[in-house]
Amino acid sequence: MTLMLASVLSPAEADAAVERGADIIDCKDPSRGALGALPLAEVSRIVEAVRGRRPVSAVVELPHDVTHARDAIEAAADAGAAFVKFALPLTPDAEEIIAELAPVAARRRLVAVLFADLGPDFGVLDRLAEAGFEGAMLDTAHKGKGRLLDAMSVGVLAEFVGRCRALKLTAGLAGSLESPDVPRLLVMAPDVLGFRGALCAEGERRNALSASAVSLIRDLIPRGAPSAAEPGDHAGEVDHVFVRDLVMPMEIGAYGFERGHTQRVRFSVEVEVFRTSGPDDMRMVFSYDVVMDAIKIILASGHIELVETIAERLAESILLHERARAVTVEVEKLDVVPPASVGVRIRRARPASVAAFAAGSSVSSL
Ligand SMILES: O=C[C@H](O)COP(=O)(O)O
Repeated sequence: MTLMLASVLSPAEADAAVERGADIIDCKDPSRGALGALPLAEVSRIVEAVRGRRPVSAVVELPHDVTHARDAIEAAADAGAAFVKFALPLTPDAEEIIAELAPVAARRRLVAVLFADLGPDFGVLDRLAEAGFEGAMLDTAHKGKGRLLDAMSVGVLAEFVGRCRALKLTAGLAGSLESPDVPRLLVMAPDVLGFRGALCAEGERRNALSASAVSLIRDLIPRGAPSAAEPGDHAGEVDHVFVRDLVMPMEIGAYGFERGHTQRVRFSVEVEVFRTSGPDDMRMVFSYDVVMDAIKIILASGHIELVETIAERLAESILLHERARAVTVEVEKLDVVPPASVGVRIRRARPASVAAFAAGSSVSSL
C-alpha cells in the first residue's frame, strides 16, 4: 500500500491535511527551498495539532559536522517527529557520514532524501540499509524546474523502488508531483508519495494548502486492498482505453543469437476500465500513460526470453490499477520473419470480488 505524505508549514495546515486524509504529516518550510526545516517550536506545535492521529515527519537541514548533525536529528525527534528527513550530502564523504549516523539510526527513524535532478548514485542505498536507516526518498532539488518524471525515467524510478524493497528500506517518491503523475508512480508501488505543490492553491508550493487539492490527491491513492462492495450508479459501464501499435526496441529472445542486441517489438494493449462517478478530473480516468510506463519499466529490466513473459507481466501490472477490469495484451516480434510478425495475445481479468469493488467505487465530492 502506498501512503500519502503531505508537507505542511503550520498546525492549521496539518489539521487540514489530516482531515482530508493524508497518511503522514511532514513538517517543512517551502519558502526555504526543497528541504527547508521549520523551527523546532513549530514542529512541536504541529505534533500537538496532529494529536497522534497520524505520524509526523520533520525535515532537518543537516549540519556538515557529524556531532551537530546527530544533535539536530535528536532535537527534531524530541520535538515529536516520528521520522526525521534530511538531504544526503553530495560530498565525497557522504558514505562516512551515513556510517557515523548509524548509532542515531538505531534509535530514531531516519529517511535520507536523494535529489533526482542532481544525479544521485543508488549505490548509497546499500550504505543506508547497513546503517539502519528507515528509508530513502527521491525528491527534486530545483523546484519549478520540472517534475520527478522529468528528472528520471520510469525505468530508473522503478529500479530505485525495487532496490529499496530488496534492502528493506521504505521507498518514497516526491518532486513537484502533479495529479496525473500519481497513477503512473503507483505502478511502481512505492511506500510513500510526497506532495507539497500539488496540495496548494494554484499548484504553487509557497501558497496555502487547498482542501480541494488535498482531496484530489487523496482520492487518487487507493487506501488499502480493494474488497467486495455494492455496485454504484455507473456499475456495468466500461470504457476501453488503448495503446495501439507502440513499437519499441528491446532485448528479447530465447536463442543465443538474440542476446546482446535489440529487436523491434510491437505492443497493443486494450484496458477495460470501469466508469465511475465523480468530478471531471484525473479521478475519472485511467491514463494511457500507465500502460506506456508499464511497458517502459518492463523494457528497462533487461533481456526477457519470451513474449509470453512480457505479456503476463504487463497484464499483471495494469490490473493493479483499481479501475482496470480486464486487459488484452498483444506482444509481437517484428524482426523474426519480416514483413510478418510473430507473438502472443492474452486477455486477463481481475478476480470477481475485486472487480465488484472497482465497479462500485466513486470518489469523494469536494
Ligand atoms: O516531501 C515532499 C515534498 O514536500 C514535495 O514537495 P513538492 O511537491 O512541492 O515538490
